[in-house]
Amino acid sequence: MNMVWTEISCEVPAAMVDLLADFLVELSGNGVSIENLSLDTFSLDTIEDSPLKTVKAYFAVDNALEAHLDAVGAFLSANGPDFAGFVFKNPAVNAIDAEDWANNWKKYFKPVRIGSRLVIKPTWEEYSASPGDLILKLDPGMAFGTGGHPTTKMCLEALEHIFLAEGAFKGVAPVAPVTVLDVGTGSGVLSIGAAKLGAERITAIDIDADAVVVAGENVALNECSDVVELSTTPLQELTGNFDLVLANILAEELVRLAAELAVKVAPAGFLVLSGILSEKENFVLDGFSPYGLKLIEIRREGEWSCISLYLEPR
Ligand SMILES: C[S@@+](CC[C@H](N)C(=O)[O-])C[C@H]1O[C@@H](n2cnc3c(N)ncnc32)[C@H](O)[C@@H]1O
Repeated sequence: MNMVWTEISCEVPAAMVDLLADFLVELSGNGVSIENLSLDTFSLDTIEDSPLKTVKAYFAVDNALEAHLDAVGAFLSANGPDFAGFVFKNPAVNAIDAEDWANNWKKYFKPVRIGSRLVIKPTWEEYSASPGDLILKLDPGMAFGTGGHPTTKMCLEALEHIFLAEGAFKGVAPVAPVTVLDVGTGSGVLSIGAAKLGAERITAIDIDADAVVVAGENVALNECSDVVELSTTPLQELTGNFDLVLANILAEELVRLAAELAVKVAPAGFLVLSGILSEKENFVLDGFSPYGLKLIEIRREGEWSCISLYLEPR
């Protein structure tokens, strides 16, 4: 599995670089990179001596990430004013998958079969489909969701079971979902999977506008634009309920959004929660326990868990 990383970058006066770099090395346990601010900002004659530098540090995406980001912000606020030319800017956050993502990730992204019928095919790879295959063409760009990550893969497997009413879901889901809500769509992979499996109306949201653009391209590539509606609309602003709600975001965020997610599940509907480190399973189950959903399955792969809940019809 590729480790998922986030790059946190800060712009600071050159004189502050050492102090900040030491702090970031200590906090992240990894090295940092130091660059002159981009050519967009400074003319060529001044780039050598650019008064501002960008310091980039790399953090594993885990439950500590938000606290790390807060700590970097607090460090900048506390120390920045001691340096001439410092202007507080929130650190920029960029998702990267594997340390060498920028150059190498495409060579690790090959067609992958998930469950019995879904196959994720990178746009640049050839694949000859077998009868019954449902092909998801994908170019995730910098958005999360190649399908190879266990959190995505387990969601797709759960989706397949729900739509095809196999295994644990047999008898629970006599009717396949028609409407789907995909919270944190990333590359759009889960929405496209749901569309291929037969969903008729899919609402896909992400807080990251860039992800929504990438997802839109992938949705178009898979000819499901008439089925998938993408936006950055916050979950709280969506109305109505859905036969299936999918959310592959981290445990803390799932629990923070528990009430909003639960209320979006229609009677006889499913809620599939992923992005959960296995040690956080109970934390998530407890967070959702007030909402009357029944636990029907927990999938586990590596350090990750994917929880499927069901709302009994009234
Ligand atoms: C781990 S990725 C999942 C991508 C894709 N759904 C998959 O399963 O591979 C999580 C995505 O959720 C988005 N996200 C995080 N918190 C969110 C929230 N509260 N509302 C909507 N999107 C959110 C992130 O921007 C990111 O694109």
